[in-house]
Amino acid sequence: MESKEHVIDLPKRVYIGNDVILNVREYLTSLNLSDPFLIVTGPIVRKSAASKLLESIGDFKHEVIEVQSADIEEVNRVGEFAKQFKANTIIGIGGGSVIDVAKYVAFRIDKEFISIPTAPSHDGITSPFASIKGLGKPISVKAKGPLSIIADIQVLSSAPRRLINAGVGDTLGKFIAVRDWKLSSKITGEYYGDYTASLALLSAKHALSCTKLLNKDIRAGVRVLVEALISSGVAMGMAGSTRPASGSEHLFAHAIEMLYPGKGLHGELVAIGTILMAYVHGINWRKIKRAMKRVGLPTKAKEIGIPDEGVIKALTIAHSIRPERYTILGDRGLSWSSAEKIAKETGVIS
Ligand SMILES: NC(=O)C1=CN([C@@H]2O[C@H](COP(=O)(O)OP(=O)(O)OC[C@H]3O[C@@H](n4cnc5c(N)ncnc54)[C@H](OP(=O)(O)O)[C@@H]3O)[C@@H](O)[C@H]2O)C=CC1
Ligand SMILES: O=C(CO)COP(=O)(O)O
Ligand SMILES: [Zn+2]
Repeated sequence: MESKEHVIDLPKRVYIGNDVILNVREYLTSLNLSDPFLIVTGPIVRKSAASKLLESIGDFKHEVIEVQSADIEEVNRVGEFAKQFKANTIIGIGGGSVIDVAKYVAFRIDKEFISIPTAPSHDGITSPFASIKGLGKPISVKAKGPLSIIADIQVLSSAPRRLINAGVGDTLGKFIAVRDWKLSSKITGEYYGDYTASLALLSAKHALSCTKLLNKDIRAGVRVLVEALISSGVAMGMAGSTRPASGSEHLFAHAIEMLYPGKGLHGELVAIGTILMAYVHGINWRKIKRAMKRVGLPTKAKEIGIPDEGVIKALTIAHSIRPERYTILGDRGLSWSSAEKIAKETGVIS
């Protein structure tokens, strides 16, 4: 029988360390990339990290474009600009939204993509997927994986603590995602990649240990966190889907994003989803909650402006967001009363 081709997208080179952003010109040259470069960034990052990048790029032909959010209108605008400018390479420098727009534009116009994260807030740093609003569903779609990642620890550790914590939250979610995947393989017969799942699980373990380190030594903690985020992205690249990194905890986060757009960072919502789904899976949710409190991640929905009823509603609709991906929520999802019980017992609502 002919086996279907499986393509694994992995970055060619990862540059990680203090002040690596100052060497970008040298890295681009060694990757055999030629100008023009289109630098995609956001309004805050443009004034800080992106200006360091521009110093390094020097006289390479380039243009800078700012994006406000990760939606399809922004993708179209940046894509048009990239075509007119005849960009050879797209460089995304910023948080998750900017990186997603840059990698999705690179995918659509088939150009190389370089990922320069300025906040360790999400595992889209490495993944060949992008979350773009306006494509119908709040879940990620196929995009261009980065040829290279340039992770400047000095830049990443000076990101606001809330963004750093969000990265811990996104990564803790893998404790659930891999369990949902394994469960699905037993119930639906879906392929389960042991190695890929182990890699995602390892990221979650590192995120857990990093909750102690971050309070003692921010740079050392961020370094561990960034490595965990990168490996989780590698797991997605190997699986060819976000399966190892996104299960029922992400479905809860997506449901909240749909009901309350703009409330809470992605990683904060995933972290709360992780407490709830750890309870449903029967694993030690208290340990996860303690770790979240240690770094200052919100553990109650009210802390990020979500009413108690909103949490219950999100729990009851989460299963319907991606029905093709089986999770502990099953095909029917949670009833209102069981959702309320779970949210109350875990202290997510009062
Ligand atoms: N593709 C994938 O596989 C994944 C994608 N995601 C997606 O990523 C997004 C979440 O990313 P997240 O980073 O949490 O949030 P956003 O990118 O939406 O926002 C981050 C904010 O922090 C600012 N910022 C970034 N770096 C710094 C810094 N060093 N100092 C000060 N401010 C900074 C940004 O500034 P500015 O205004 O300049 O942009 C922006 O305002 C979601 O859309 C989520 O769906 C999440 C996980 C995986
Ligand atoms: O956020 C992600 C992984 O952390 C991507 O997940 P989704 O595929 O559910 O959007
Ligand atoms: Zn995520």
